[in-house]
Amino acid sequence: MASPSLARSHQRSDRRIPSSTGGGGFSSGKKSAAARISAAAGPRVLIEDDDADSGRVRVAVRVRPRNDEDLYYDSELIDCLELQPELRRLKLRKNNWSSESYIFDDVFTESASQKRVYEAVAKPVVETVLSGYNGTVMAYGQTGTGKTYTIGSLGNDNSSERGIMVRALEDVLAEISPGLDNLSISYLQLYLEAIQDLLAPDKNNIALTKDSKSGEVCLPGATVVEISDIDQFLQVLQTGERNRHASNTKMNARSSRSHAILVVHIQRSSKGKDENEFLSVNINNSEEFPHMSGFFKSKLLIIDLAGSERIDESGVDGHVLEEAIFINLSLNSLGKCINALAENSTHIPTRDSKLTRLLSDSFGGTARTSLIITVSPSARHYSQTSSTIMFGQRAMKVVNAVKLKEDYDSESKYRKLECQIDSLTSEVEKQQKDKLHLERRLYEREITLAEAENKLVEAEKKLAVAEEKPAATSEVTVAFNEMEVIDLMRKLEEKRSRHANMEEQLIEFLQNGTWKFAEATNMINLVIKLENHQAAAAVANPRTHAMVIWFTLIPITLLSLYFLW
Ligand SMILES: Nc1ncnc2c1ncn2[C@@H]1O[C@H](COP(=O)(O)OP(=O)(O)OP(=O)(O)O)[C@@H](O)[C@H]1O
Repeated sequence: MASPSLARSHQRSDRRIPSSTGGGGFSSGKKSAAARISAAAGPRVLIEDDDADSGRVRVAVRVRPRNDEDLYYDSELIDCLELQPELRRLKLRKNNWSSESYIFDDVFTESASQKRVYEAVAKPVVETVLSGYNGTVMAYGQTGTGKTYTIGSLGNDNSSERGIMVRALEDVLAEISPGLDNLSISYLQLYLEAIQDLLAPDKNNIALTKDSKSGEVCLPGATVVEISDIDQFLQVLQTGERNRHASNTKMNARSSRSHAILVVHIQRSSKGKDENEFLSVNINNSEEFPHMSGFFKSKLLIIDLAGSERIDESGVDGHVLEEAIFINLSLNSLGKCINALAENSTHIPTRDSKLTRLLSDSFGGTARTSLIITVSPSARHYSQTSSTIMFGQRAMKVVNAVKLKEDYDSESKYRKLECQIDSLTSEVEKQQKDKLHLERRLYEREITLAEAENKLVEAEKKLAVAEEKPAATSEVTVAFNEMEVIDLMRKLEEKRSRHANMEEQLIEFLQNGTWKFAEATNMINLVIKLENHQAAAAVANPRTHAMVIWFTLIPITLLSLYFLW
């Protein structure tokens, strides 16, 4: 039961609020700031709750309703308890002039419902167990004060009577994903210092071992039953209840003679997340979500302790007396461990009993623990009620080093990591291919750009040259003119053949002595046109000019000859 957080637990202050009337009670430890405020400020009590989320053991107190005996024997006595649930305060009255006040995490009156008790005491633990932590919910108190009612009531006739075990399983079943997650239970009793299997009574001395790696307490021989719905769980629980040792004592018609231990095993995978999403969460946030990197297992212990009893009061003898002695011994050793933890002792006597070995993770270990202490309102039981309250007060000082349980299914985690590596490798290869392709395209673009730049430079040079030289001498103009010249030459050739015809006609005319004036007019117009072309060609190209002159001379010469002749 050595706790890494013992230093913190040692610094915790006593939650006892000194009564204005003085008195003794649990006197070790320092007064808290809250206690000082409450003493000075009258009825308003500030509850020290700075460590609400720490690993401190949470303790609630519940008062059982008066039973027939209480009403019969105590009719003349005033109650020994005064409850102020809104202040989470309980006053223990020793007599008319002396009382002591104690602060708890919750104070439940006789009328508190099972639902309310579950929600305040057990539900927060169940929720943390579903998130991957180990948790313990336990009831401690005098015999006949309502531990079994609070923890183990099946509520067969009235579901509102269901106790913490059934409600916790209802919540777990509602939260887990069938097929993906796994829920199983073991149900045992610690009877006369032997651990017996309530689901297989033949197994009557189950070994209690400790995992060498995690330090976690294990019961490897216990029957494990998979649970799929609440009706099945109720049946299993009923089977277990039938096998539990109970006796009729003066204090309780059906007094539990053993500590009952329900072990709820939860195995969850990635909280029902989509696999890919889960992997990415795992890659990116492995520190933030360590419990999400595979399957995780967590464990919830729900314990209904046998009741502490004064042998003289319970009036037991024979075998039942022997049972009572064993019960008291184990509860005493639990009390000693709690005291040692609360006082930051270097030695925690865990090995004194099987109960303290079994609870070594719940007090001073890594589990989140919630304790409900049950008390009787009757003044006849003042001394037992007082000792129960002291036990609860000391337990409140114990701070566990609550730790996320990372009991992964290593094989599945390994497979998932391999998948991640494969997927990352193929992603890297794809990115390398894409990179090569992009580099090639970039290279081609660079070449094209260089070529375009060269062309542009040349074009700019040509433009500069063209701007400097006259248009007629520029190459572009020359090319244009050459085409024009060819066209003109073709036209001149046509004219030449027509002139040849004309020559023939002229000769014929001259020979025939016939003068055709119209033909002559045509001839003159043609000469004028040719002269115009000659002028244009002369401007365009000297070569053209020469040719034009040459072809012009023929008709002019012919005309001249004609007129001269
Ligand atoms: N809060 C309650 N409301 C109604 N009935 C209660 C309540 N607490 C206890 N009882 C009744 O008181 C009787 C004794 O309760 P129970 O058997 O749960 O006590 P116990 O602490 O488990 O005793 P033991 O240690 O001897 O087993 C039962 O009949 C139970 O139904």
